[in-house]
Amino acid sequence: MTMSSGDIHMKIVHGDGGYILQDIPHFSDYIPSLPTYPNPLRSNPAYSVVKQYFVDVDDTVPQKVVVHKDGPRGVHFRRAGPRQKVYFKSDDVHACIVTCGGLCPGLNTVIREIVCSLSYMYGVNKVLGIDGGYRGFYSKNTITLTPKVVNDIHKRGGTILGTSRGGHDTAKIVDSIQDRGINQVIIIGGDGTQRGASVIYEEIRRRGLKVAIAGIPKTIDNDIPVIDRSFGFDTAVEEAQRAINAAHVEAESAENGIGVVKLMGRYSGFIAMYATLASRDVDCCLIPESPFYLEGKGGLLEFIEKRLKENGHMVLVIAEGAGQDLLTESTQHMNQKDASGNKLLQDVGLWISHRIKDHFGRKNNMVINLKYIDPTYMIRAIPSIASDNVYCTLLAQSAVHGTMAGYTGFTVGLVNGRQTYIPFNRITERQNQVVITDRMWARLLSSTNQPSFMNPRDAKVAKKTEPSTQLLDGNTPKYEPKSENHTDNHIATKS
Ligand SMILES: Nc1ncnc2c1ncn2[C@@H]1O[C@H](COP(=O)(O)OP(=O)(O)O)[C@@H](O)[C@H]1O
Ligand SMILES: O=P(O)(O)OC[C@H]1O[C@](O)(COP(=O)(O)O)[C@@H](O)[C@@H]1O
Ligand SMILES: [Mg+2]
Repeated sequence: MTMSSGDIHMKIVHGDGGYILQDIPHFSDYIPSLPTYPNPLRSNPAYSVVKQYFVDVDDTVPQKVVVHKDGPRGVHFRRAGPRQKVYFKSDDVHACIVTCGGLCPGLNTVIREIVCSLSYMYGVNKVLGIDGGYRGFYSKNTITLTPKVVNDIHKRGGTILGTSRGGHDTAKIVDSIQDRGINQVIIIGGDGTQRGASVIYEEIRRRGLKVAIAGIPKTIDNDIPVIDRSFGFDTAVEEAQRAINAAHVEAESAENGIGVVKLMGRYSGFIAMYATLASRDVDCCLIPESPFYLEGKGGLLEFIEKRLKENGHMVLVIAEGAGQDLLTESTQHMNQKDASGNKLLQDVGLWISHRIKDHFGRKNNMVINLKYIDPTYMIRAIPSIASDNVYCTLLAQSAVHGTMAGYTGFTVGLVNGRQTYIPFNRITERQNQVVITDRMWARLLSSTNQPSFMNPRDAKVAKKTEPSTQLLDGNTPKYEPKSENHTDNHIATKS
């Protein structure tokens, strides 16, 4: 193995057969001669009987599990889990938890399990909650968190800590961490939050502090790359079914009934795609990644008319970020941003409903009945379903094992079904999006039987610009052992 390159965010290790480890930072990278201690889990009756409970220092997880027989072993991440030695005495740990950005089902479960893991596994009793997102570090009192306080919070939606957008002031946040004597910071949030966590880590390191910074990715839109899926996503898809069912019932019960459902997804249409695939009642699904047009031959309005004539009703699911190019053409309020700097989107569901009504209003021979449902905040605010609860538990435990082991500057994440530690820069460098030239979108098109709304020229452009599925027949580059070049062809939609 050779350590060939790296910076303060990611240490790259090359091994045989084209093996690459994208490793995370550790205290020992910038603080010499730190003492270590035996992991208290050794004497924990629940875990001490588990064979090989501690993760081997050389265990790593491949980013891609499907590889060509002649292909390189590719990128790997450090496997998450408890280590033999820890870098903190239990009594010395002073941890804090913060939640930032929009709500997502499962936030309270993650908070609960961080507190319980620190307490029950590592004997840590000092855990603080930061009130109301990043700005809470310097503008609000903290909340004391104990297993008793968090006991039943997983049954509630939202976050007991509160959350916010904006307010990220790195110097003030790090001053507050330093002043309070906090030495483990677990930050739960989406792409913006993880960018914020990354700069906090940089500043902590610049000041030479023994403070571990760990992120837990939260994104209901599933727009964070590398990880299999984000917590709360399955809950959102499940809850979206209720809105789609309602739209279907309404549409079926009226003459020329049209049910329109807007689902979350600013830049990524995963919720809309999976909710559509799961429901089977949807006639057409529109997502930000797939352009569409309304008027004329092959357009959306023609398709709606066709479906109404065939079936007497139809259901349209639209992700909030779909068709924004069409909206901005017809409205003034462009370029407004929220406190975090995210572009504010206009209500595409309302817009498309008006456009459909206008279109059929001009046709004397076709009266339609359109009902528009926007379940966004109802979906976001519910508690997580059982599978997400288990997932949240594992993420929380992985984060705690990592910080106790002296790792820092990392995000935990599920990669190919395994818990891993991922360098911040890998998850903030780009967005996870539906690849419309991949199989999953093709499955959706064949299930709804909707047109792709793409002319062949657009399709060609999409094929060129989207990351392609690596293992299409005859498409895999041969592994050349000497080359250190690595291109990340991450497949957003795994087939
Ligand atoms: N590039 C950035 N650098 C530092 N902080 C950021 C950055 N982008 C967003 N943040 C902060 O992260 C928090 C959450 O960001 P936001 O985009 O609202 O939600 P999410 O994390 O869910 O994407 C906010 O407090 C915001 O100020
Ligand atoms: O109304 P808010 O709170 O700004 O949130 C709306 C946005 O939040 C989301 O649910 C998630 O966004 P984040 O991941 O950035 O928090 C988006 O789908 C939606 O556009
Ligand atoms: Mg975001």
